[in-house]
Amino acid sequence: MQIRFESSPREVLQMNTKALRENFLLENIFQKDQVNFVYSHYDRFMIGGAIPATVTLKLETYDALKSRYLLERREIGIINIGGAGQIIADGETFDIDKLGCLYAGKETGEISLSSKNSTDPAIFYLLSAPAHQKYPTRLFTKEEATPVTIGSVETSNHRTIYKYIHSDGIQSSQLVMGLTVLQAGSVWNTMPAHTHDRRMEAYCYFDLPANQRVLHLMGQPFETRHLWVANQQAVISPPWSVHSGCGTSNYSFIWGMAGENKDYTDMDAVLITDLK
Ligand SMILES: O=C[C@H](O)[C@@H](O)CC(=O)C(=O)O
Ligand SMILES: [Zn+2]
Repeated sequence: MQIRFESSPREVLQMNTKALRENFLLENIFQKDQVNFVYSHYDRFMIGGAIPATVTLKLETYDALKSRYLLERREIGIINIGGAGQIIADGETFDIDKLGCLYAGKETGEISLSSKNSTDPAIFYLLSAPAHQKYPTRLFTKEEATPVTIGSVETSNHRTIYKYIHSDGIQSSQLVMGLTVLQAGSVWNTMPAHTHDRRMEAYCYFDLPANQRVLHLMGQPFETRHLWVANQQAVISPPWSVHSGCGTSNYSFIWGMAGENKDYTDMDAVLITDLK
């Protein structure tokens, strides 16, 4: 498992493109028949991917965690961005279609991931945070995630937000997770932008054509930087950073957070005219 340390705003000021990408972009978490995690020191968040194409994949612990099993002291949220899949959590079987989300709480022992069809495998995006309390394992379809449509065609940010794990949805210790789908013709996410110094965040872009890219904005609002991001790549957003993007086409992305609270609306808005 790759470990990513934290960077301060002062360090980020000095970074060139390569350093920004090495610290904040996750280019290769989705690999056929593998589970891959990156461990971020921001809120000890683990960001991973798993594609069980021809084999069933089990979630295992890592030496860096010094735990007997992955969720001994952690919780996990799993969203499927691929074909029909199945998750077995401590003997309970969950069918999980595209954009379905399974939450598994602290002390869930065995989790295995598989696909219904190896030619159209499930693609599981995984987010895990430390947990100090057990919450029940729960599945949400995207319809259960109370979709809310915001933005407009005029400002190229017309999009639907699905909230799965948060204070008014699936209960968790600290994990917050959901996804946003941009309507055709809309390209801007999270504009107007915001920060929430109380929570770090990770974005995973998907349903972006292979020959298109998202220009992801990061940094303090008055000192922004950018990352060019391809389909099925993820970005780590420090708590002090904006996280917003503009695509060369429309796309979707999964957002996930950990930190002080699970209140999705706890955001410090940034005026568009204040961005530098
Ligand atoms: O803290 C919340 C996250 O940044 C996202 O939910 C924002 C988002 O999906 C959007 O505006 O499109
Ligand atoms: Zn945010």
